[in-house]
Amino acid sequence: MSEPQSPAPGRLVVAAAIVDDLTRPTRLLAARRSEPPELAGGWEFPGGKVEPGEQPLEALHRELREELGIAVDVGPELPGPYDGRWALGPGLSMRLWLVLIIDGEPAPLEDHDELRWLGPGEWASVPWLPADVEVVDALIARSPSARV
Ligand SMILES: Nc1nc2c([nH]c(=O)n2[C@H]2C[C@H](O)[C@@H](COP(=O)(O)OP(=O)(O)OP(=O)(O)O)O2)c(=O)[nH]1
Repeated sequence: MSEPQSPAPGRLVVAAAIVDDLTRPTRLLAARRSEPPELAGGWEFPGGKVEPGEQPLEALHRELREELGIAVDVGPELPGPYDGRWALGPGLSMRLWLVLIIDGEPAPLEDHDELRWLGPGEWASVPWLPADVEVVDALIARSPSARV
C-alpha cells in the first residue's frame, strides 16, 4: 500500500495515551485544554512540542512532568500514516505512545482544566480535538479491551 501524500511533517508534537495497562488497556486518560481560546474545551492527549535540541521521548517525559506531575514508563508507539506521524494542523504533526504512570497522581497543573479516565466503551465519548478523532479511533481499533 502506498503512503498517503504528505502534509509536511512540520514541527513535532509528542503525546501520550496514558492507559492502565500497556497490553490490555481498559482506561485512557483524556485531558481538556484550557488554552488557547480556539482550542479550549477540546480533549487531547497530554504532551507538547519538542524543543530544539531535545529528543522526542525526552520531550514526552518533560511535558508529562510539567503538565500532569507524573513519571511514566513508555510503551508501544501508535504510528500514524505520515511517516509514523499523525497530521495535526498546518505545520504540526504528532507522535503518540502508550504510557503507564509509575509515579505521581495526574493533576491538571498546566494547559488543562480537567482530566478524565475514560473506561471501556467511553474512549470516544468526549469531544476530542478534531485532529485527534482518527487517532482515538485507531487506538480503539488496536485495543479490544477498550470496548464493552
Ligand atoms: N499535546 C497535544 N497537542 C495536540 C493534540 N491534538 C492536537 O491537535 N494538538 C495540537 C494543539 C496545539 O496546537 C499543538 C500542541 O501544542 P502545545 O500547546 O500542547 O505545545 P506546548 O505545550 O509545547 O506549548 P507551547 O510551547 O506552544 O506554548 O498540537 C494532542 O492530542 N495533544
